[in-house]
Amino acid sequence: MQLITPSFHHPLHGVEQTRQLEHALAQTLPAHTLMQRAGLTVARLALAITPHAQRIWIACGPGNNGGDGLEAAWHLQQWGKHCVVTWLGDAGHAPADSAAAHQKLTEAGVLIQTKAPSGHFDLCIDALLGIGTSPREPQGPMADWIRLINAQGGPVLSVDLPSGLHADTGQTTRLSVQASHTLSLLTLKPGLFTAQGRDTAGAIWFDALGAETHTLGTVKPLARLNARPLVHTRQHASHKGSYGDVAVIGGAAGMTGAALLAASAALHAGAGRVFVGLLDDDALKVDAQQPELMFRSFRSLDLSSMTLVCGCGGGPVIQTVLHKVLTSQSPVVIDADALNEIAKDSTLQATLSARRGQKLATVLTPHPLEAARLLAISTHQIQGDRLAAAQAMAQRFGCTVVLKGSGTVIACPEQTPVINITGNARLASAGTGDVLAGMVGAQLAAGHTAFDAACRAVYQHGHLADTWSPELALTAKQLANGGPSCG
Ligand SMILES: NC(=O)C1=CN([C@@H]2O[C@H](COP(=O)(O)OP(=O)(O)OC[C@H]3O[C@@H](n4cnc5c(N)ncnc54)[C@H](O)[C@@H]3O)[C@@H](O)[C@H]2O)[C@H](O)CC1
Ligand SMILES: [K+]
Repeated sequence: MQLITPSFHHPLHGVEQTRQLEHALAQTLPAHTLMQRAGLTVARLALAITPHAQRIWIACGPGNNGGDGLEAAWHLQQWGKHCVVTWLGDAGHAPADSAAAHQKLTEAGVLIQTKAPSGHFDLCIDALLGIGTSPREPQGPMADWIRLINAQGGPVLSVDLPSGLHADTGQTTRLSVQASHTLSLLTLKPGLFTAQGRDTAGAIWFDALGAETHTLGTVKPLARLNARPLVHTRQHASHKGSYGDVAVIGGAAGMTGAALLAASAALHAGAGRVFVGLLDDDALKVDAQQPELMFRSFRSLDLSSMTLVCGCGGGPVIQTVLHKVLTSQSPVVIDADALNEIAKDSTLQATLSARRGQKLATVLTPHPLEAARLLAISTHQIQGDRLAAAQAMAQRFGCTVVLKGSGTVIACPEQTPVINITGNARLASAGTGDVLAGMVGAQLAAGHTAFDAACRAVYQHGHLADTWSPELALTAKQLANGGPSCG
């Protein structure tokens, strides 16, 4: 069993792949073994997170998730805990593993109730729904028990998934369990890490139930977790040209700040030189706070020799430069207003897609609303399946897509998509998206592929927010500068 941190590219398997693996593994083991292992590991984690808990409610659903709960109750009871077990199943119709667990618990003399319990519990174990959850809203006792678990206010350990959370998409039913800990079994599910998943699951733990890494590797995952990138030590004999040039193109009248944030971020993320091509002719010629930035008119920029970050604070006028940007042979990051203009213009969309045939690095960085415009669907549909939406955009435009939001998804044709778990809601403020675009630009300029550049920058952007001092406000400017300590 392990606590999940963003340190390893863990594979993430959806419902279908998890069932395939479960089936393959169960065939190599005596009957009920997997559920017995599941119950034991749940009981062990319960003990680890609440060592002094005496009164434990184990709320069990009608399927095998409930069976895991019954198995866990058996161990906790053996270890001297006062277990209150409630079950929504029916011994005559329960799945075989659950029926066996029910029988074992009954034989051990544990009362299995069908009514909601009363009183306070030191720990609730949520074994109501796992990967078999359907999108229908829980009703009757299931709904009552979910409300009661959430009202306890103490630790809640969810078995496999918080009940009501969809394993593949991270969508929840309106009523779902709010866990403080979730122990994912056999596989890690993508829904734990994106959309509602991160807010619902609490700390995420994983137990492979004895499946070897190579067994998990036999079924292609739906996604992987983003992991801390390797940082290369700079060679002594390097110079600014070794780290590439970035040009930020944006900053229409009244929106200079967005372009400056992206430029500043590119600079602090290690680009060799950073140019700013502002679209406002009356704009700054120098930024006295950041004299490293070089201001040029868009027309005078040599687009062929630098990485282009296009769209930050671009306004509708960005449309006038997009053809030139998209037909350049340089790596390109497309953000904000540039994405909105492309969404409106099928000719620009074709120009964007043509870059793939020329093997040119292109990264799109939409938030869900921009993504919805690009795919001409609703934001609700984008958020309903973020992995699928990011992949659809990547496929449609032939490039790397960074779909921002909780559990940012990075997708690219022919690559397993990646979900990032660094970052937090402190990033939900103006300008942080511009900073990310600049950071991706710096990684591209350093020579990384579009996909790697996106993964590295997204990780680092979130990591900065995670390590931010709690006493300090997180502003986009400081984020661009690399953190509070960097001024
Ligand atoms: N995958 C594994 O290797 C292992 C999984 N285990 C556990 O088993 C569950 C999956 O069990 P399954 O029986 O397939 O599904 P569930 O228990 O999650 O739910 C099915 C059950 O619930 C009813 N139901 C579904 N949605 C709703 C709803 N919205 N409202 C009310 N009721 C609903 C449905 O009708 C069924 O009756 C997995 O997650 C693991 O916890 C193994 O024990 C170990 C190996
Ligand atoms: K559960």
